[in-house]
Amino acid sequence: MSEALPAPAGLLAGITSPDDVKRLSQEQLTVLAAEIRDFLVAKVSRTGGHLGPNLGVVELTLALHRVFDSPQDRLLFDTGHQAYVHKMVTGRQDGFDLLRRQGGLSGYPSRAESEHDLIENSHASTALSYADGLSKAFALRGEDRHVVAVVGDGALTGGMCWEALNNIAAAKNRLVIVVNDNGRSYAPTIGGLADHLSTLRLNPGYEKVLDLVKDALGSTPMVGKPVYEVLHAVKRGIKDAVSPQPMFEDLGLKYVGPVDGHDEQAVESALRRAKGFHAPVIVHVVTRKGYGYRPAEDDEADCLHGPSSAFDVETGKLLAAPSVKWTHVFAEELVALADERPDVVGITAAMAEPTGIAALAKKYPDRAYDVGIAEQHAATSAAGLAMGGLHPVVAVYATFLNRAFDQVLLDVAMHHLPVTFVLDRAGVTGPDGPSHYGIWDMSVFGVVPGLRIAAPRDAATLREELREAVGIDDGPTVVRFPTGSVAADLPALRRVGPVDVLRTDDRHDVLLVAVGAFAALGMEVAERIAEHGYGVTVVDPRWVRPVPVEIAALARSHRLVVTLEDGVRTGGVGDAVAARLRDADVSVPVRDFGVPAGFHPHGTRAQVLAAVGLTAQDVARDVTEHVSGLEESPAESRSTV
Ligand SMILES: Cc1ncc(C[n+]2csc(CCOP(=O)(O)OP(=O)(O)O)c2C)c(N)n1
Ligand SMILES: CC(=O)[C@@H](O)[C@H](O)COP(=O)(O)O
Ligand SMILES: [Mg+2]
Repeated sequence: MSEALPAPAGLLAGITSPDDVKRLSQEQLTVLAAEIRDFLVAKVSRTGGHLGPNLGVVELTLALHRVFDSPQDRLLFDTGHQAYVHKMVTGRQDGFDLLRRQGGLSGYPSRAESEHDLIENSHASTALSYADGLSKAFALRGEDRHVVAVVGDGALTGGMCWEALNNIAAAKNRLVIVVNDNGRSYAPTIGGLADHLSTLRLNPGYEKVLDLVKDALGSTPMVGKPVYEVLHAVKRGIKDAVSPQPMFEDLGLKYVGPVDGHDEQAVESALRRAKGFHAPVIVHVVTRKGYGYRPAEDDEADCLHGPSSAFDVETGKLLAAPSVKWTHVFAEELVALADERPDVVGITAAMAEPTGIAALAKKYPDRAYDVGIAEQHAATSAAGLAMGGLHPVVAVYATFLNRAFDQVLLDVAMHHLPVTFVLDRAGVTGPDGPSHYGIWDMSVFGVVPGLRIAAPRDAATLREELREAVGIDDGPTVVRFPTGSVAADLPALRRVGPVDVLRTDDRHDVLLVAVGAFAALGMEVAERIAEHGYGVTVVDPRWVRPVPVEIAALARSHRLVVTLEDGVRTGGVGDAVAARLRDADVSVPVRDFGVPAGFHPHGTRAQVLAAVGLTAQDVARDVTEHVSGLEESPAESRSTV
């Protein structure tokens, strides 16, 4: 671990609580904002993290903590990736040297870290629903506490937000909704709502005039400044008047804005006005993602939304050598498939670059759809595309498909529709913590009738299984692979049905069923067990749900079956293998290794897997102890594989 950076200097060092922020003058706030940006760049450039979003909410966060009294008043952050400044002003500056690292600061709000934090889930579009419930609770309990929800323009494209707004408007409770409108999710935010928000953003022409006035007055000693302050207030008022907000007001929501989100005084003024409304009110704050750090502002892809590791401060470029990622292999094969199959189309939920759909969009812009942060809609829209004769490939992070279970089950599978869900970041991811781990898919979607799940072990099998999936037209398929660099090719010795045999041993003691990228782990476990004199056959089912019948046949000739999966044990592939053996009257014991169902703290992927016992050493030790305790079965009963 590199040595910690020196403690923050200047004003920032003196900020240990929101009260310290409340005491500052406007001039000091301007200085503090600059120090906070320097701090964010310095720290996140060493750890990785959500730099762009947090650079964009510096003034907003300072204003929030000056106007409201956290934790008496509750500040909620949608997705929560933009809560670093909130953490800095609530006594956690020291934790940033270990941001997103095992035992260190979470990259999202954390109740274990602070009483100022509430929502720990990193899934978007939830904050308004929490806020609806919380404001109702305060009202019912007669508690004089404000609820403030900060929601991004991207998160607003998620359906839950509109379900919440519908209820918030009906409940008419006091509630401040801050729309942090930077015009982006990763890429520019899509859709009718985004277009509407963009019409509300500060009119450059109007703003230009005011900037001219500001400059002119600024150079006029004495009288200039007070006059500008008046103009500033007028500007705020005029904007409110000249841009009435039918959409929000028709919903029964007051609207204040748009406000220049980097003008702390303007934001503070708007928040104080909103605080005074005894009804739901939207404060539309216009910010820039990456504001104040040129490499982020100039990054067209996503304004340095979330550098995954350390980067060069001068350029914003990752320091780690580029490697071939699972995503790259998927993107390349998807485009190749689209070349061959005009019915193949792609869907992303506001993550075209991170999931690889951008590659398809670049070559076939009319065959790639960005639906916004709307995974449920993505699944059912895909069902519609399939009903229309196409084969949609829906590419999302595994964890984000959880929320579309009903759509996959009843809108897609019940209609036996040819939709392929490509789940990137499947398994334990690491730095983003438990709400990002893609560990539920093989259990949750494994129960969907007619749905088939493939788990490739390397680039070659990813290409092969993606093609097989897109070739299946009588029901949905899932292809799931982990985060990071693609695993080294692991060739098969032979194939038994869909099952690849990766390692054989004449002693037939253990059949090790390794799922997807865990094949490499399986091979290492096998070598360790073999050192204790037991023979291990390693197989990769490739298609893991339903479990191929060949697994039962292979198991019959062994004394123990071991399963290894980068997913939860509960209802996982291990359970399904045991059921498959029962159905085939194969009475060989099964020991299943997977992620215990739980919310495992963040760290690197390797650290989190080690923490739950998924290392070659731990698994080999357990299996060796177990197989040594089994009765010897007559060798002749074990056929060759
Ligand atoms: C359900 C869900 N889908 C996708 C993501 C991945 N994701 C994290 S942040 C983000 C963009 C959020 O945009 P916005 O709400 O505008 O916040 P900003 O980063 O612009 O501040 C996305 C798509 C997520 N966290 N949750
Ligand atoms: C906040 C969020 O959901 C994403 O930004 C996520 O952090 C990206 O993860 P990767 O770094 O694995 O793309
Ligand atoms: Mg945004």
